[in-house]
Amino acid sequence: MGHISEKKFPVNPKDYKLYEEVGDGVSATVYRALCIPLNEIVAIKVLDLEKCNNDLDGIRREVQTMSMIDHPNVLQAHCSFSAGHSLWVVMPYMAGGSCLHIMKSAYPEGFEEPVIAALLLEVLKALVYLHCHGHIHRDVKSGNILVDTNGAVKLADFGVSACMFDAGDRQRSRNTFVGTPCWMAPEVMQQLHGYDFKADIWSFGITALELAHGHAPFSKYPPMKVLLMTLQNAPPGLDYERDRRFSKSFKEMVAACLVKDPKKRPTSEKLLKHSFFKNARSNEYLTRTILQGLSPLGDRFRILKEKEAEFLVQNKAMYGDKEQLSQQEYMRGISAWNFNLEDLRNQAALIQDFDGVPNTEDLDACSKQEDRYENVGFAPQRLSPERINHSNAEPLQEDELNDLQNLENSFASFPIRPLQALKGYFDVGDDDVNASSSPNCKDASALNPEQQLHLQPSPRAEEQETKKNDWENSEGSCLVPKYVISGQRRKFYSGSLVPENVLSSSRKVSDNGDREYIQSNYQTDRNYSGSLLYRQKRDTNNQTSVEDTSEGTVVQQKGRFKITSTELNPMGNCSLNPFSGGSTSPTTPTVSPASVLPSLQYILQTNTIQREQILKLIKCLEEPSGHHYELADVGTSTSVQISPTSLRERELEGQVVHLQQRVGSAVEELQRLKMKNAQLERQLNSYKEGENVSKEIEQL
Ligand SMILES: Nc1ncnc2c1ncn2[C@@H]1O[C@H](COP(=O)(O)OP(=O)(O)OP(=O)(O)O)[C@@H](O)[C@H]1O
Repeated sequence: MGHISEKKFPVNPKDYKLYEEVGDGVSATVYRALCIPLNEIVAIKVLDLEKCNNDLDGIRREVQTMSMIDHPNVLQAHCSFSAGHSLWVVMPYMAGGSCLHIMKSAYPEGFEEPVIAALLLEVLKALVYLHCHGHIHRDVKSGNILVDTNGAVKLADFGVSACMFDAGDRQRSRNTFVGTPCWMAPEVMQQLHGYDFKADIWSFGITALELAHGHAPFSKYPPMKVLLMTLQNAPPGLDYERDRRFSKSFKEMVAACLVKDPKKRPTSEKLLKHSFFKNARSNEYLTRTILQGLSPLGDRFRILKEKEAEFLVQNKAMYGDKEQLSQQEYMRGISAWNFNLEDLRNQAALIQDFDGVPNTEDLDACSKQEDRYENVGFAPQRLSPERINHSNAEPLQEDELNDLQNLENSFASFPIRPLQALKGYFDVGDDDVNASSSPNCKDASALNPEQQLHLQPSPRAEEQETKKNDWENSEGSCLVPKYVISGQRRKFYSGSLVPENVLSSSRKVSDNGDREYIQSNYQTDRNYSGSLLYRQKRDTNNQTSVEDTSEGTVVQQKGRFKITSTELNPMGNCSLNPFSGGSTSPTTPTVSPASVLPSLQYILQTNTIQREQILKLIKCLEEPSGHHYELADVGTSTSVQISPTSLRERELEGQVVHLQQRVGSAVEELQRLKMKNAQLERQLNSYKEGENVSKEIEQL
């Protein structure tokens, strides 16, 4: 295989002597090695092809590309060849190791600004080169910034990771969502319109934060949470208080990179002109500072591995498996957290039935983010004590499900259309996309007061975004949303007679306060009828529903399927509408009896289902707490005999009363519909008779 190096590196494993391990990744181990014929120390990355789950030719092609790249700041491959089930990539040995490893060994709190500037300048030069040549690195992070004994800085891992873990179709066919979440740009997570080299600029900004703090933002969280936080939170950045030691210029540079809208991020070339890099020090400065006194790379790596093992043992009791996994992978500087999409799909499918489950955002994350929000003008929803208790008490599984739901919701505040990104991953249908995207800013007045509160424009956030790019105003158009929905949005499952707060708790509370899931009951019992939705819509002062689309209001949504109001009314624009007060006259010339039939049958069926639903709901209300609620007459007044012994009971009592009121109004509605139904049945019969008559006439 071709390579640019003047020396001819042999392509036979026998010509190399492997020494100690100096690094490892998700599917590769890197060794210091001797190239025997050339008597030269090299690094050999041994990729386990079975773990790679990819075709050899594909990897080879990418490695070849890697070997053809020729820039002092990009780590070039000398050559590569297969050996048994592995692929060996021979590279120059970077004795200083990666910046991640240097930090872990000697600078756990991060580097000083001059060091960061020197490192980042070199990385940026590599990016300018790569981007000019049409390449996206896709994995910029401190673990891939290598330093040699002379302080030379090279960006590593180019091409190979892009090929193996991030190659469009192949990625999809592998059914995994791979990357390094902490460094991953929001648009890469979304995968809506694909992504370009601006994704590297985001990762570059994250890397800057990593070098400044010793870790990337959100690095302690499991992948799902990282995705959620990246999409939902304000972009991370340097904090005015905590990061007082850093210059304004550094802060501005980071802020410029970490803009959610890729169009507003500077190009690498433009970034190179930023004042932050003006006085960056030389390679020699790096040798004097960060490499001074470091033990050999192999020893450092071994010690790190030992620490990692120790950490895992110590924290086993404290953290869940997920947390451990992310910590472990972060410590190892691993690029790829593999998401099992089948699992995610299953979770997503479950979530379709988790209407209104309260957000259980990580409190720690919330509190940590507060300072940042202060600075950027975002106002995160504060958790009520009740929600705090929930998040502490609930099992991890629900937390994750909430995360996934939050993830869906979080797309609402994203500049581009939400949820499309998850289409490929979570099997999200267009309907989900529409449902989630539509309320964004279409009609703020149609939202409830709480939502309206969160729909206030965030002038400080806007100001921040604008300020970030003062020096970089020639970039594309602004797509930053004017409104930021920071609160929890719910999917609109219309027509359900089950009150929202029953569904939202989705659990019953036993006398001792334990929560048990009764979600499955509700899953099967839920009513997705359209007619009541129509009423709900009408009741909101005839305002245009936030769910309105040109195709009709989405009134029923489950999984991939939706039913719009247009579909609910098979008559389409027909004037027959039992609830609108429009003409229902069978003599209307546009209405043929045959076309009315399905509509009427549908209404009939819906009413039956609704009646059953109410009965089940009443049962549910009676069962959970063991209290005897006397639902003497749900249609009129209700007497509740509860002796409140605890706060919780009182709270539940309030909920029950509320539920009963809703049941009461639902029953009223049912009565009303029954009457309508009877009326329609009469009409139906007359149509049928009419039809029979016309048939008889035809036969005659
Ligand atoms: N040429 C080299 N010289 C010295 N150390 C190296 C060299 N190449 C890689 N390493 C070390 O090995 C680690 C893993 O290498 P690399 O990132 O290429 O593997 P990977 O499997 O692609 O990992 P990742 O999960 O980051 O994609 C690096 O973080 C670095 O510490």
